[in-house]
Amino acid sequence: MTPAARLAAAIEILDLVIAAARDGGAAADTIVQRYFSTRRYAGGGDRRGVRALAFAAIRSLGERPETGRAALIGHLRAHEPELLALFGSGGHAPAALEPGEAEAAAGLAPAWLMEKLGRRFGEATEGQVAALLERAPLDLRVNRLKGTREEVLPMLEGAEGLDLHEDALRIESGVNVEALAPFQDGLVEVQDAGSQRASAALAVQPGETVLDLCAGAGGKTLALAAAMANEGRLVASDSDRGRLSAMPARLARAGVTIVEPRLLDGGREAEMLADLEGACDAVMVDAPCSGSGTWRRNPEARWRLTPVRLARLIEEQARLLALAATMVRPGGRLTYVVCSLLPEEGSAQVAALLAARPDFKGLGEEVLLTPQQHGCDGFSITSVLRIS
Ligand SMILES: C[S@@+](CC[C@H](N)C(=O)[O-])C[C@H]1O[C@@H](n2cnc3c(N)ncnc32)[C@H](O)[C@@H]1O
Repeated sequence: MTPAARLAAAIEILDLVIAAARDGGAAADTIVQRYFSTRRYAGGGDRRGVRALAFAAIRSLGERPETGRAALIGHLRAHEPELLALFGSGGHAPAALEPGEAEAAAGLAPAWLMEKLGRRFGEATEGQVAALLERAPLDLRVNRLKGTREEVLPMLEGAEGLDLHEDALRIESGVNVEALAPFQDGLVEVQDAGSQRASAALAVQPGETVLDLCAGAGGKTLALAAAMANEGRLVASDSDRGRLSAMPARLARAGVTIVEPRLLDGGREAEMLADLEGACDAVMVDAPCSGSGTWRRNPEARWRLTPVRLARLIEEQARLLALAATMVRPGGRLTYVVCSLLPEEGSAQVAALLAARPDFKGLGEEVLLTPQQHGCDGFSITSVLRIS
């Protein structure tokens, strides 16, 4: 592909990303993969170049643009103006620029989200959001059931241990982890260091009865099982069949045998978890959220969120948190986690629980992790204790 043809391809991809963000469609990464799966003429360099261009545009524009063309023009104007000369250069180039043509404005995030984040971060907001839009590093968790970080570090070139958690290490991004022997042998899993820290907040012990209510494909479940030394009972539930079905292969690779995956019907969760009511030593609620802490990986997610979508998520989080509290035994713990930095999705939810359930008390303050301060995804982590 010529450089001009790459611009045209980036515009087509941006159009698809904008439509998907508006209509609740696929993630940008998936869109890029699908786009190239039907364009075999594009070589590896073309694919990487177009992807980088499209993602750079997504990162540099705060509000969801009207069109892919306006998005790319706005991005290039701010960051690579010399490429604008390729518009209208013939062949597969984008059409020539029109006088006064629409172009998207550079920015960090939609104004309504900047306002909410401003309530959390005050004068530090711009720096915090800018860090949320950088490229994410590649973190691994050492599976303590099979080895220690000291044993694994020499097996991975350039890997370094991280302070956030004793099992966390970082390797060069872009490495195909699944091809590495330590991954195939179940010695390491891909997991952001912040997510590892969130799993550790529940402080599970071997032999306990634990519920991971929103377990997804088992990222935190695996970390919990390792911390339990694969002893006890760990029920991993989720309402998404697709996500849950990815878990057994991961459990097998990690040598984890204590996990009971359980598919829940939305709305019938309490009934389907009745056997655990008041019986769990520890409950993890890794609630569905806006994902505002993971914009490094999915920068288009900030174009996807609307006040109505956020309100629905907040309602569902409150419902799941209240349900989870009914599963905790007197003396047991609950950790509520969201990969979001919006206050209403985090500590405000736990404050509401504590107001409604005087038999619970807070276990310390909310722990807030941010890319700027901790070098990991953004997380809000709050733990509570059932006192009676
Ligand atoms: C943040 S993700 C969980 C990620 C996972 N814990 C991990 O560490 O990889 C939130 C999960 O909540 C699940 N979820 C949404 N509604 C639910 C419900 N009513 N009951 C249980 N899980 C639900 C979603 O399917 C999603 O997998």
